[in-house]
Amino acid sequence: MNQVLEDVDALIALLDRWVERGWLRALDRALVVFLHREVPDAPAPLLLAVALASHQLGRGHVCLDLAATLEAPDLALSLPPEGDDLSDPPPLPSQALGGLTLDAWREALAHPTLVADGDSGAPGYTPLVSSATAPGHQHQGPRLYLRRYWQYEQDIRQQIAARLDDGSYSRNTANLATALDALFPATDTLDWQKAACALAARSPFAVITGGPGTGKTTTVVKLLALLQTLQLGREGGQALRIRLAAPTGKAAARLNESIAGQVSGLDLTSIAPLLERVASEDETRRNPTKTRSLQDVNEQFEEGSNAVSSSAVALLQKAIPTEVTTLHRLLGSRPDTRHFRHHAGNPLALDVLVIDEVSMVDIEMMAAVLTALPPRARLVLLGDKDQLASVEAGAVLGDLCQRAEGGHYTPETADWLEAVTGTPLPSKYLDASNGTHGHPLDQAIAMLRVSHRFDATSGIGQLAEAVNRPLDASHTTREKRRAVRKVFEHESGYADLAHLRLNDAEDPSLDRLVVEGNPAGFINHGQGRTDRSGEPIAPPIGYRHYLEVLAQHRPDQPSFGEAGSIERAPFDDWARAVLAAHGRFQLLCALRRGPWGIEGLNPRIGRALRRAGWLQASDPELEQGWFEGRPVLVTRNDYGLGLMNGDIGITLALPDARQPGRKLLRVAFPASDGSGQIKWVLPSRLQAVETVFAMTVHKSQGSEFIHTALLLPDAPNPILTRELIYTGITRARDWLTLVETGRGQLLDAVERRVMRVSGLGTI
Ligand SMILES: Nc1ncnc2c1ncn2[C@@H]1O[C@H](COP(=O)(O)OP(=O)(O)OP(=O)(O)O)[C@@H](O)[C@H]1O
Repeated sequence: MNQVLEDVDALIALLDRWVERGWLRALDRALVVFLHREVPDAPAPLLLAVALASHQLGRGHVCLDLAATLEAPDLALSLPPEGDDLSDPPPLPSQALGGLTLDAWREALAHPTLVADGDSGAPGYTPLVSSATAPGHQHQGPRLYLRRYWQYEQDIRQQIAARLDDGSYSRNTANLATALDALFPATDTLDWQKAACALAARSPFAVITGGPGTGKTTTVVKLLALLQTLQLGREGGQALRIRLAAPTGKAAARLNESIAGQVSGLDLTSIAPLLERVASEDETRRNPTKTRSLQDVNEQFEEGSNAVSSSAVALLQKAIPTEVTTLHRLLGSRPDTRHFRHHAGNPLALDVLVIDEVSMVDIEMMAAVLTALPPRARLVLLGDKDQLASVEAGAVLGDLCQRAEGGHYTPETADWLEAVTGTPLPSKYLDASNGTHGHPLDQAIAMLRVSHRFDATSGIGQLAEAVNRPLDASHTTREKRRAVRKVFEHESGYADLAHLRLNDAEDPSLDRLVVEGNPAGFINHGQGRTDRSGEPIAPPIGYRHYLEVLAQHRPDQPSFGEAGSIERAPFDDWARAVLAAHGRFQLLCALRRGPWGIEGLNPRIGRALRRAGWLQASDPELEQGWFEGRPVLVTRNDYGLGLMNGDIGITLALPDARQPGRKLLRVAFPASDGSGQIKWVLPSRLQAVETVFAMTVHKSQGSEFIHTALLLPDAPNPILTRELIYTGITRARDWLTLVETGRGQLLDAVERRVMRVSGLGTI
């Protein structure tokens, strides 16, 4: 066996060299040194596993998969993608682990002081837990966890399993069917939105997944109307306490807007009479001698007391909330601690919790939410399972939805769905025998499969679909590449899609794109398009647009209030207009470093805008200073200022009330409560912000831009994956410009998948 596996000092010396090269975090090494000091007899193979398990957390994995690590040891460290060209490189993990078998490694992990057996409940307080089972999960091999993360996984698994087991939620099928018919138009084939609504009404835990514009929000609004109807119709039925939440301020604001639109547009007139009908049926059940047939009730409504109906509509409308909060606010985060005000001992006061954009929720947050949820509360998760997973460890939505594509409904679920929706489930989504194939979790998951935003004429939709299509026997890598290429070679071209190829890093067409928006890259310069309802779609634009609004809408005469302060309203209006204009275009990129990362692109775009006359800022200011027009992205929650990770603000110059003629820079943020208010913040108070002319795709999750430009770097990089490309493409609402440099990385990237290791499998 090699020395590193026999001698802890030699191992720590190797970890030092890995840390020096940036292959391992100092934190991972420190944990090993600490455990070695506390438990001197811990063998080197165990401590090496600890270093690697800790390192995986920084890379999004919840645990270390031992067998996978022995198979491809060098993937366990953050090795530079194009090799380490410095001299005297340290031994690679493949050398450090050389000669170690899986059995020998597991034997070394059987150290009761440090590692508990998770499969027998992880007794004791060991810092580490091992586990070898994960029912139904693709990673079933032995895994090593830091205890905290094993506990998160257990909490999530137990809370979901308890809800899936809860038989008390079985509903009156007749009322459910009537309510569904009132909310959804009749169809001959299964309407997945109706099925999703039904499945989510049946189970106290439900997941509704689907790509952009597949109707997740539409479905959940109808679900809330349905749940409230059934609840309010009961005797003494108090409205359900419903809360809506999203992982970031930006995602919360977006859901806020779309849910408010959906609620006001929802026709409740056909479901509202059900309020009374449910009440009447309940009464009939309690008091059979006072029978009133359903027909009587129907007749009463047909005769139509409009007054009853309209008050029922108003009651229902009021009972569907539109305010969306962030998960941190919902749980009551406290400064300087990872603990929340709400937990199992102080649960949230709610009956239904809906969380949107769940792909961004990491395992720690999901465990916190589930433990703070009262046992009887419903949880509905919404999100796109194919998007990038959370920045922090875990891929909860992806894990839960591993089998969503295939449905895997049991015959019992299929019969029930047919009874309540009136249409049969296509047989390919049905698992033949009850219990053996369709897991309880599968029965609580619905995948929406039709985009109502992008149709066959949309290049954005076609590209997203081609990129996202899973590889299998009938769809090989070659076919996938061909399908992606075909979108760009479509004979008449797609009106909403442009492809910009840069010759080199200096190519001025990138500057033209960010300033003007590349209208020349689109058919007919983007003129003359209309949306599905015939409304004109404005041509694509670049950053010039918001800077133009900034210059043209600046309040010309600052009016000073009585107390010597500036009257805010005109400035708030101005900030709102600039922020709205800014949200119309965004350049996204994959990397942080290098000329094609945000660090290179941000000053470059600043200079391009200055050359075009839209910014006045010196080079040092563009690199790291403040200037009017600077758009900034908040990168860490700041509860003192009420700003959330992902919030975007624009720097504006305000007149100084005390010294007329002098200007003060302030950053305008939209208030995160969706009230439309503007929050003005002193630049010096912003501790964690970065310029956001270019934004990483990771940070763009939960946002949507009317024109999105997605720039891919010129060299291969493991960060370029199918999930990243899909997430970037689907940020575009009306226009997408795909920017490639060099020989182009798109086709290679769509073959690569993010694999996250966890034990959270089928429940
Ligand atoms: N069944 C339907 N028929 C026609 N239009 C629909 C249907 N369902 C949804 N839409 C429309 O499609 C658009 C997208 O719907 P919705 O916002 O509910 O989708 P989503 O999945 O929540 O989207 P996002 O990607 O923004 O999360 C909306 O304009 C909505 O009105």
